[in-house]
Amino acid sequence: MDVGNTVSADVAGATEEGVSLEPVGATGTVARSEAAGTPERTGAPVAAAEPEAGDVPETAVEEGRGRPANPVALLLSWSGEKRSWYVASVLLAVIGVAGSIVPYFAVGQMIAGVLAQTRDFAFYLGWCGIAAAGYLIYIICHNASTTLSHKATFATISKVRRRLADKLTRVPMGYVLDTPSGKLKNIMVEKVDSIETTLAHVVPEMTSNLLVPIAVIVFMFTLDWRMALIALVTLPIGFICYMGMMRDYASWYEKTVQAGEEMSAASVEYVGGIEVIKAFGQSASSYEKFSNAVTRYARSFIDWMHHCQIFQDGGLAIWPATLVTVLPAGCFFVMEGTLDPATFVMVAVLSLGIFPPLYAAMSFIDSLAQIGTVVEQITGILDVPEQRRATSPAATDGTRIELENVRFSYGREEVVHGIDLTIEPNSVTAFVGPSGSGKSTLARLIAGFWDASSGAVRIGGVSVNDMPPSQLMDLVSFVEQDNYLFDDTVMENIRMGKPGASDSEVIEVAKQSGCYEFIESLEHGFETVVGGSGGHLSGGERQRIAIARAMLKSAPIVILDEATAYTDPENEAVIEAAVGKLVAGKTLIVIAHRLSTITDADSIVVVADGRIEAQGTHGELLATCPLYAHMYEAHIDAKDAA
Ligand SMILES: Nc1ncnc2c1ncn2[C@@H]1O[C@H](COP(=O)(O)OP(=O)(O)OP(=O)(O)O)[C@@H](O)[C@H]1O
Repeated sequence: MDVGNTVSADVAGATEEGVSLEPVGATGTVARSEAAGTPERTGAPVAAAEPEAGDVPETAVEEGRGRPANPVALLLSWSGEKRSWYVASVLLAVIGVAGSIVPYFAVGQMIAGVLAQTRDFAFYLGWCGIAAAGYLIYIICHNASTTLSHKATFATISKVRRRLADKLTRVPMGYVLDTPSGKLKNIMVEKVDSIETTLAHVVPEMTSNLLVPIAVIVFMFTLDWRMALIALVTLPIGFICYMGMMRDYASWYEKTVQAGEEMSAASVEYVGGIEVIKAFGQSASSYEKFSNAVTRYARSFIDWMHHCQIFQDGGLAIWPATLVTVLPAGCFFVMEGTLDPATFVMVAVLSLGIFPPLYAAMSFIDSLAQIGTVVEQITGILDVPEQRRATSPAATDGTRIELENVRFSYGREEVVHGIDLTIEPNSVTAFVGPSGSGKSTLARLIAGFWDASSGAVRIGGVSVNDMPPSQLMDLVSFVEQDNYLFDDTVMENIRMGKPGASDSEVIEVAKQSGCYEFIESLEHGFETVVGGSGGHLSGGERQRIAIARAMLKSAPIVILDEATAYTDPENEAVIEAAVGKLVAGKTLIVIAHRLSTITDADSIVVVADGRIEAQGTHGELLATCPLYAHMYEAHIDAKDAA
């Protein structure tokens, strides 16, 4: 048992935001809590994605829900048609094992020949040839077996990744947005990768490493049952040591994983807050929370290893010491005349072959524990309830938006309490209200990022659940304060709004959205790669590219999470002009933070504590809604003071 392997595999996954301290693994707790955070499904059937050719049906995943009882079996069920490769790989491994026993047998025969004073050189040469042939069979079969299982494993992990990526398109978009991208990436890339070596080796090698000693033991029994039994004396003693090592395994494991999680969390915090830490002149060692977490993690490891040490040393010393019993007993039987020297030598040689493969097989237990945690995380994502969506487009009647008694909860807490609302086509509607009142949640429900827990959200008379995602996406553009830009060229980032749009179309919307000048001033113009999340651009520039993208998409409904970030007046004016062009002739829903910008809206919806407090024009609300009047006053005062 290699404590180090097991624990490092599991604690590393606690790392959030992609700051990975260890190469693989994660605790299932994280995955479970993520899944728990998603809203309840409302029970209607889910539009299943087209299965990939050769994929196993979804039921295979169903079987694996929760903590998989047998993660390897679950992974193999995901391997689809490649399962036959694994079967072939095991068969080759078994043939290889048979070949690997041959040299032992040949050596035994040759020693017997020496003892019998056989002077025929061809006899020894023949057995040498047989030993070499056995070894050759072993090498060829072993290589073919691992090659096949590696190929099957690469195909399997590619299927797992595609299954995960596919799943993300079917879960509520809010789930993806709310889950730290580092965490999802960590599971899809590093953790899935970490399965590869183990899965590729465990299937053929664990099988063969368990079969070798069994075959050797059976063969020894055919030679002399007494000697076979004597050769096995160290086995149970070794097992007792192993059991001692496994005593309290769960609590040691849990303790160490927890310490690892704490260290990972402290590391993430340390990296995230590095600016503040530097500003206050602290270093890694002086940042107490981090250094304590690191020390606790190391301590938990060392304590566990101390606990295991004596048992591990005992097991390692006793288990392979088969000759301690075989030699004296064999000598005794030979002197007694009940055992011929050749059999004695053969059993002695064979007994040396029992332990190494068994030990190798045991070492896979660590790797299996690691696979278990990774598979649990994968199923944690695959378990996330999917959105109910139709598969074929529905016929809509215009673009009127209707919310009927809409309720919504994040997890257990209801944050939208039975909202009724109608938004007319080509109107401008503003959602206003205190922070946390539910404005963004309402907007996201309309955009279909989340599904309402109950009630209905309809566009053009059709529930968003009865439209395929592509139809809903064609109807709604969601422009947020910080829209994601891909690590691609400006041209491609804008084109994402309408795949297939020509370069000139892209350039035209860039002009309309006020991006053209700054894009042209970039080093490679429209071919400039904007960097991960658009990091090479300013907030205002990213916002304008996002507006250009939405303009190109030209959806009839635009939801705008009004930016408060771009405060410099020049940028603000450009963006406001761009937004004006974006929404011309469209339905605009704006989540308004600066009330002075929405006084001309056709309808202002005041949201408070997940309910609609009031609705009307600016003038009406000033007169009838104290909350609105108060918010407006406060905004104007703050503006004047600025
Ligand atoms: N992903 C989430 N998980 C759990 N709770 C959430 C989540 N997003 C929002 N909430 C909670 O739901 C409530 C409504 O949040 P929402 O973001 O819709 O409010 P808001 O009016 O848009 O706020 P703000 O003006 O500050 O953006 C708040 O209590 C918030 O804490």
